[in-house]
Amino acid sequence: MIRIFLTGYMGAGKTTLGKAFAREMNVPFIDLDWYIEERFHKSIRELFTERGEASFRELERNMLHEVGEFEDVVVSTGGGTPCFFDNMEYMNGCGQTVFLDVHPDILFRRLRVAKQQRPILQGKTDEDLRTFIVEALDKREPFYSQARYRFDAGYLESRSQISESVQRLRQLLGL
Ligand SMILES: Nc1ncnc2c1ncn2[C@@H]1O[C@H](COP(=O)(O)OP(=O)(O)O)[C@@H](O)[C@H]1O
Ligand SMILES: O=C(O)C1=C[C@@H](OP(=O)(O)O)[C@@H](O)[C@H](O)C1
Ligand SMILES: [Mg+2]
Repeated sequence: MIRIFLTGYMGAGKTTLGKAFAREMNVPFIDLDWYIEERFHKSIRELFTERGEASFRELERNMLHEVGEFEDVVVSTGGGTPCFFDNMEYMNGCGQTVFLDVHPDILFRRLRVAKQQRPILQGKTDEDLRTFIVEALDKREPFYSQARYRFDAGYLESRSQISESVQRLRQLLGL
């Protein structure tokens, strides 16, 4: 039985790598954000605005517990998932956890062009964004570092880099 949770900051590649990895392993892929959006018929952005972050984190935990019961699954969590409640402990208890570790410069480059969908990054200038990423990583590192495995996900910019990363992740997990 394969149950893998990919964790890491926004833009680390959880969705991109998770999807490709699940395809390679021939198991279903679940992106926790997409799962929540489907369940509530709302975008993550709308849920944040309408309910506020605290309430979003509660439903995120509930949905994590739901997908954590699935057998044979690759789950891409949201960037904040490991940092609330006992979510990290929960994931470590029921599956393999991987921290996608990516240098802040690379995260900045990726998120600059992909910040619209991410409520936490709304309205930030480039300078604000850079500082915000560095500070957030600092705060979140104690949670991310509880993952069983650490994986360098700095190479996801092309199809060939993605498939090379998939193979590297496979090796890391011994699969
Ligand atoms: N099809 C793709 N081709 C090349 N690069 C991509 C592709 N998809 C995503 N990326 C890169 O990977 C980054 C990580 O995105 P994403 O997987 O959404 O991260 P996360 O789910 O961790 O927030 C993107 O911002 C982009 O730079
Ligand atoms: O880092 C965070 O707190 C968040 C990350 C997002 O997921 P991605 O990491 O997939 O962008 C999404 O869950 C929400 O916008 C909050
Ligand atoms: Mg994602």
